[in-house]
Amino acid sequence: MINKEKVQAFLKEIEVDDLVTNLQLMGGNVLIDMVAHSPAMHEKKKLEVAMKQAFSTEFGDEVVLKLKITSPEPTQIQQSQIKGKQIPGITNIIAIASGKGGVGKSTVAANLAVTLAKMDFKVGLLDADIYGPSVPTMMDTDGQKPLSVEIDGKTMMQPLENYGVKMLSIGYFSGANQAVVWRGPMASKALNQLIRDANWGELDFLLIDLPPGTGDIHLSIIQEVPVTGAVIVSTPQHVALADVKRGIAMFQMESINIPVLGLIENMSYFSPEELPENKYYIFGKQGAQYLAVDLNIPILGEIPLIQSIRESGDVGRPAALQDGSKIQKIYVDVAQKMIESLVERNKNMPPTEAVKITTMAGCAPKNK
Ligand SMILES: Nc1ncnc2c1ncn2[C@@H]1O[C@H](COP(=O)(O)OP(=O)(O)OP(=O)(O)O)[C@@H](O)[C@H]1O
Repeated sequence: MINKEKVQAFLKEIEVDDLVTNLQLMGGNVLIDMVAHSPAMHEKKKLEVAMKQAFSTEFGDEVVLKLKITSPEPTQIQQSQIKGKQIPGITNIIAIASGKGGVGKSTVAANLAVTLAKMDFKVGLLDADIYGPSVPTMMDTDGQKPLSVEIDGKTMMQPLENYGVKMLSIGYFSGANQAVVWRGPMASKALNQLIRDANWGELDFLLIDLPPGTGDIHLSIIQEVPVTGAVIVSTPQHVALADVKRGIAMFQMESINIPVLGLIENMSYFSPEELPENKYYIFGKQGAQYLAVDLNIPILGEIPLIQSIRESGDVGRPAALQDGSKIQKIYVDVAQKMIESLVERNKNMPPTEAVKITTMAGCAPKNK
């Protein structure tokens, strides 16, 4: 039998309890008043759809949900607009984005993270790909759960750590199995918690593996997190390039204005294991690189399509960890170019903590 406690517990489980201002039960009717995260019409609509879906999945026909969703007060909006507010200890936040799914964005993020860690930077990796979190698998932390720690009287999440990289992913939490529709409106709130309520400690770089595409979720994430710069991943293929343009335009929107540090062309050519010098341009030659020149964006490197990259991703040990390998060398070059681009970007900024990395740019990886 439905009762108020059950509904309250469910609201907590789906992490909307703090949006609820009033909850009443009348027979089978559940009356809920809520405040949306943003006054935008589509945000309210999304919240409504997600709530209805969640309630019907949980309680079936047992209840009739009567929702009233209002806009936040201006003061509440200001509190959630925290763009630019530095996160103590985190020097550079880099968003890894792609215009399109499946281009290898998560693979690039994982390899870049381990490469930077080998170069002796302090690195964090946040898997914000709510549609298909892959960091747990790619970094061999599947099934693990971040612990809670008490820091200055506040309970915080302790990121997991592997290969010298600290990481958090929605995939580590049980809510990850909730319906995808549900995750949309909650995404930026949940991710904000993963960034701000976690004990990251001192980080030179926090890489954020964004979901593929350029939707509302991206906008809310990048508006709420003080991103230093974005790195775009694309294949050389024509269809992917149109999406890349959209992705870049998103970061360059006036209200967003996040510098694009450069473009990484993934799956640039295929090289068979037994003939590593042979290059087959199966997705077209240098398509992403021409686009980067056109758009006046630095090219950070081209990464071949190699079987061992896929295999090492699947077994949770990024290929760039293979000492002395071609792929490791490529990733070191990419990391150095990204740092150069970041240094260039920081020159145009007021002196901040971010400038510190100029002293470390170009250093070689260590054998760990
Ligand atoms: N350079 C590469 N060589 C071989 N396989 C690759 C390469 N880059 C990525 N892959 C493989 O392609 C698949 C998709 O990669 P990945 O999951 O990183 O893409 P994504 O862009 O993050 O996808 P999503 O749309 O899920 O976010 C994975 O199986 C990965 O191992």
